[in-house]
Amino acid sequence: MKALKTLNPYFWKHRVLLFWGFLFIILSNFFAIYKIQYIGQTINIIEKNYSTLKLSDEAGLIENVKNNWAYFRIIFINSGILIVCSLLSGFFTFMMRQTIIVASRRIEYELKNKIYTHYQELSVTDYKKTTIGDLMNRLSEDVVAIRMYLGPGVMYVVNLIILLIITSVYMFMTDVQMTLWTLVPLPILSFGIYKVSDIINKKSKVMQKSQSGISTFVQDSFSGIRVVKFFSKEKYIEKNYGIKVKDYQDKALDLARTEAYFFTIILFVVGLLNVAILYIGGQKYIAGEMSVGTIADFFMYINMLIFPFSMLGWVTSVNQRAEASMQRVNEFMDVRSDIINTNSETYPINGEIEFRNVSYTYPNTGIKAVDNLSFKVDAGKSLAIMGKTGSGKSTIAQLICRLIDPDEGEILIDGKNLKTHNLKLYRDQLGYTPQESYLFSDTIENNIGFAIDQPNRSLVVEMAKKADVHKNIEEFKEKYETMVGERGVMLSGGQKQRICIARAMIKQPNILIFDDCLSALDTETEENILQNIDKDLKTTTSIIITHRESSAKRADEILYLN
Ligand SMILES: Nc1ncnc2c1ncn2[C@@H]1O[C@H](COP(=O)(O)OP(=O)(O)OP(=O)(O)O)[C@@H](O)[C@H]1O
Repeated sequence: MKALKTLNPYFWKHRVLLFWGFLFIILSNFFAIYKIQYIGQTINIIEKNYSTLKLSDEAGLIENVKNNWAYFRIIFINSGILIVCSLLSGFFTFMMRQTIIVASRRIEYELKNKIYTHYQELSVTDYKKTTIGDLMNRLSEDVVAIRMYLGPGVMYVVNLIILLIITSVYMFMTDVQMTLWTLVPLPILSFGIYKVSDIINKKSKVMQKSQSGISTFVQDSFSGIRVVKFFSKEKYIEKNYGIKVKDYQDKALDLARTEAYFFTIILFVVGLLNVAILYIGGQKYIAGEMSVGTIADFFMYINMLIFPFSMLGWVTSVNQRAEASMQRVNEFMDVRSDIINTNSETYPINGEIEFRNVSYTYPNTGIKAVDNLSFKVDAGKSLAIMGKTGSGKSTIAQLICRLIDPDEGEILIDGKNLKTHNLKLYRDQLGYTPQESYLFSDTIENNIGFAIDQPNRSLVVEMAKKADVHKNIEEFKEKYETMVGERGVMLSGGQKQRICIARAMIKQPNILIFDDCLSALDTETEENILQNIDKDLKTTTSIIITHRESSAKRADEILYLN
């Protein structure tokens, strides 16, 4: 349980809530157990009274009952105690959940935020080391597994310990031999439940994997629905879907079969214990060593212990899962981003860019995308980068944005190594339109305004006009409020590219990078955009990555890559 120690500071932070929770556990158990002795006592009184009444004649019996006020009084008081104790026990159980489970939910919230903040700090290269599914799992499944340890895990263990202590005291005070006989099988019950829970956990994981396989398949086939229809592959997709669903059904049934053992084991042990109490208690009753009430007490004590002991087995398996999940989360939290900002000063960025013998090799593939490259662009000037596919153009754009750092050589911005610049300040001055246009599932207005903190409609419209997409947007029914992406309108490649250009332009940056973002446009539209932003380009350092001679020619200089 080494990894779970990471959670100690969280426990400490919520210590007040947890303290109350533990106190409520003690109180709820105390009242639940305290009442039991009154049940036994009441049974004994009833039994005694009944046996004395049996001796009287028929007429005297009614008279006897009528006059037996002491008998009724005690039954009445005991019933009152039972009701009050049950209410108090229920109330404190409610409070126990309100404190411990609430604390666990709060810790879950803090943990999720911490993991998410860490995601944001990672560099692009760090993201490449893992899959999106894996990242999502850490935020969802792993955190849920950890919460199960924080909430129910802790609650049931503390509950059992306290219950066991209080119950054992009462049981030992009542009858030592019977206590030993009834308590011994309970750890065996825990072990049985632990084994079954462990198998259930493993099978659930297999089932979840099969389920996420279906989700990925469905998502993939719907995203590529045009391709599916074009190639008339509906039947093929349907068949593969059927195979996946059948696999899921088999796994789900397998899990259901194992889950059935859970309560079977509990009921079997309950049955065994009841027989033991009945046998030993019966013998003692015959020998006159034990009353009927005491036997009834034992039935209740044992029934109270069954559930927490079963939960102990379940909790052990839950904690093992939480430990594995915590390990995965910790491994991820230990990853330190290689892009670190060490500067917090505020100063102007003019936009002079210089590459000095820069090389970059992608660590995951070992491909040397940039090899000993040197060039310089003065502030306010433009550079077009051309070259065959895979020659490293986009890599240069990423290097300028400091999404990745060079392995060799240095990048100077205004004569100062990019690594020593204030990254936040630098990126605020940067307008970047990536090769792959990515839009969020949001309105067109929000997508364009995304780059700045307080966008307003007139600025958004101005940028859309510059990017030559305003007319298209006006044609949509909801204009700038039109949703794009999965649940919105499907935009053409060229429309997407132009919205991305507007998004980059809205920052009114000092350095502008267009990574092949005019490729989906016809030459007329391309020309329009370049003319619209001509004034901006005069004061902005611009890097235009392109395959078109016509675009490149507008730049002050052209860099050809092999
Ligand atoms: N994330 C990555 N991980 C590993 N290798 C990469 C990665 N991105 C690019 N590469 C490799 O680096 C080389 C340069 O890629 P880059 O995208 O910079 O080329 P490009 O000149 O922009 O190509 P294109 O004109 O086709 O867009 C290619 O061989 C590519 O396979």
